[in-house]
Amino acid sequence: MVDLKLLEYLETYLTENRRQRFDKVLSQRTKHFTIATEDVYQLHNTSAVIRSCDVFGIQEVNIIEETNTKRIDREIAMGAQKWVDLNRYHSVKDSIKDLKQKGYQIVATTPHTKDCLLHEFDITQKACFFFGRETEGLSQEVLDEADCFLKIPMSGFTESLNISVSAAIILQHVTTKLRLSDVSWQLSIEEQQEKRLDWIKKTIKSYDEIVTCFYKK
Ligand SMILES: C[S@@+](CC[C@H](N)C(=O)[O-])C[C@H]1O[C@@H](n2cnc3c(N)ncnc32)[C@H](O)[C@@H]1O
Repeated sequence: MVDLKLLEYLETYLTENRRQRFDKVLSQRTKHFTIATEDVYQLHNTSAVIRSCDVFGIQEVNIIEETNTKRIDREIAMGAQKWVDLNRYHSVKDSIKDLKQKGYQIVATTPHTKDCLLHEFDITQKACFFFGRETEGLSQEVLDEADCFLKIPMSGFTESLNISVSAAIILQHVTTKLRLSDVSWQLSIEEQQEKRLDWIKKTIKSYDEIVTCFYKK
């Protein structure tokens, strides 16, 4: 639980602009949807996906690195990884088990199977959108475990979209629909307070000294 007195004290170190920005962004954050990338090997793709998650208000990003353990490209994510929570998994099995336990349906995004086209997607249930590798797409393991397959309709000669482009299209569509719906999608007050503290920690340079001072008072 967040110490609200400490939070209030730390807020005095923020500019009014920054405080208002935190309020605005937090009010748009959601855990109703999350995404998972499976062994994406081009760092700029993972980074661009993280950036889109921040932009569209997705608080949690799941990165599965069963065969790929490269670091996220900080420049391309434009620092977005600072504002979203990254959960890392070394196995597909663990990630799916964990996400299902958290109540997410597993949605395999794929250019092939049209179980469900993007405009028909039911946004009322919690969902984790899985995105696959640049060449192979999602593994058979994810496809076998998926609750549904989601496709962005395409009408050109090319057989698929780039992963980060598909993530942006899907997230823009589902989050817009979600915000217009009656679904309760925002972070709880406690989750917002925790995130606020985390963001303040990442923003204020001498955070540790300030906190020590606060508790000595
Ligand atoms: C470049 S594509 C992979 C293409 C791969 N040859 C395949 O068979 O899936 C990378 C990822 O972007 C997503 N993707 C690409 N086009 C899509 C579409 N039309 N609908 C849904 N997801 C798509 C999927 O997650 C896919 O695994």
